[in-house]
Amino acid sequence: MNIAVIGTGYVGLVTGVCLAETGNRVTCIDVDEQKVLKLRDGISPIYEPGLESLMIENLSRGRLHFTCAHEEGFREADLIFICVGTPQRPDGPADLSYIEQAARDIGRHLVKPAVIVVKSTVPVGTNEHVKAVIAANSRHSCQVRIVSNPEFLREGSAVSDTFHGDRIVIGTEDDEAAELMTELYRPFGIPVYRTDLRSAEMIKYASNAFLAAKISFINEISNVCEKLGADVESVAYGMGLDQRIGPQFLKAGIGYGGSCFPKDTNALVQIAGNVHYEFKLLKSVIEVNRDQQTKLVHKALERFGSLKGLRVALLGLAFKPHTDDMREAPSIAVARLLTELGAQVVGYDPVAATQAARVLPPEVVYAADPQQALSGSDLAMILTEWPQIRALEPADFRRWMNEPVVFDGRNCYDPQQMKSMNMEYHSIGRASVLTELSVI
Ligand SMILES: NC(=O)c1ccc[n+]([C@@H]2O[C@H](COP(=O)([O-])OP(=O)(O)OC[C@H]3O[C@@H](n4cnc5c(N)ncnc54)[C@H](O)[C@@H]3O)[C@@H](O)[C@H]2O)c1
Ligand SMILES: O=c1ccn([C@@H]2O[C@H](COP(=O)(O)OP(=O)(O)O[C@H]3O[C@H](CO)[C@@H](O)[C@H](O)[C@H]3O)[C@@H](O)[C@H]2O)c(=O)[nH]1
Repeated sequence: MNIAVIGTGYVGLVTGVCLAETGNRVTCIDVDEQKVLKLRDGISPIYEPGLESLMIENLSRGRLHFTCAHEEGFREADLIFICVGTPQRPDGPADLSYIEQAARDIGRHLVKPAVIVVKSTVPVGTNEHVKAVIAANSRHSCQVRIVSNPEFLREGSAVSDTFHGDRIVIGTEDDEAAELMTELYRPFGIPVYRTDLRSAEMIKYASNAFLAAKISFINEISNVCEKLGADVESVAYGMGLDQRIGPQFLKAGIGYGGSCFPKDTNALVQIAGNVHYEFKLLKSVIEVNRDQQTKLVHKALERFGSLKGLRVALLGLAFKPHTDDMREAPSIAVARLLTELGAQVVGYDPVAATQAARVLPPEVVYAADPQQALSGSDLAMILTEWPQIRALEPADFRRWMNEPVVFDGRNCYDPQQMKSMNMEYHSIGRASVLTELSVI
């Protein structure tokens, strides 16, 4: 099939590349000229395992093209994917200005009938609005069918998630469009679930809100565990054995960040509020997460009394491993608070340091490796569980730091092992006296 993809961010680029890989002819369109030039040269503007090599392969096969010209992308397109951003507006709801613009672009430049597929995460009712905006701006009155096809990929494993996802959701009232989508996704071998437009839009928000709720729930449990001497890792494991609960998204830590959970939970509170429904549970999920992000700083304050003049090593800055995305990373709140409290902050991240320097306070300095970050530090905070950080031996902290005081926001170490090595180790909700986790 001939496909156009509007937006070459995490979702657009991964979608475009993967659809080219399954044999389609794909043209990716972006308004950012610099990005398009890089992409044409086979350089991925984002760090995403496996993406760049797949992109280069499909560029050289001639199945993948990049352009800034919408009309060029739409000329032959059977399907047009909208993958532009829907960031959070300062007052909470999703900013739909990029969606509106993409719809106007389609209206102005479409010269043949096409199926419009909205992959961006959008509030319920937006797909219908997109169709109306296209029609209002249409120069050639082409027939347009509309499909909501929410995206469920995770950053850091986006390519693998696209090929091995749990489900593909298609929301449309149009049978022909549904058939075309089913055909397009057949090579992926992933179950396709068809529903109506509005339900598909809601599935995306409900899924992200539910996963965020699981995280805030286990973080609340970890806070109670700390007070009672129970071990949250053991509790999460025991809970996860119940198939109705499942083991995933029960990892206690310093809360969720990223480009999706924070904005989508806020947007859903707003979407419900617009129809006069107060989503109390979700409001609490958001509040718990906000408090959890700076939990390590409060633990350190309790331990040291004051952090003024202390050198703090932040290990891991991206919101999760295997990405350089800094959007809503907990490291932002942590670094801001530490700087306000007069600490000297030194950050290390295997790939996100350049992005981090754009959003962290200007006082933060950056280390090339964990040793440089830890050398001469008074305390360390583990914020992202990168393999390079997990690989540090307890003895490394002892060797390089002034005093080995470690605040672990991702529970990377065994508290007993740390204790046996005379390390001062503060975890999230782990008990200091533990029996090994095991199913007997
Ligand atoms: N990032 C993720 O992991 C993820 C996963 C699932 C769903 N989503 C959703 O997918 C959507 C896109 O997210 P993202 O992270 O890929 O966004 P992004 O901000 O990384 O990329 C958006 C791209 O669209 C381009 N763009 C904007 N308006 C345009 C226009 N009119 N024509 C052409 N290009 C245009 C921008 O220049 C940018 O390159 C959002 O709604 C998001 O919530 C994101
Ligand atoms: O048990 C867990 C799992 C995750 N996290 C944190 O939650 C955040 C989000 O992680 P993850 O979901 O793996 O990454 P995202 O790339 O943000 O993916 C989410 O957001 C995407 C955008 O909507 C969706 O497509 C995905 O399905 C959804 O998992 C990160 O800060 C993680 O550290 C935890 O604290 N504990």
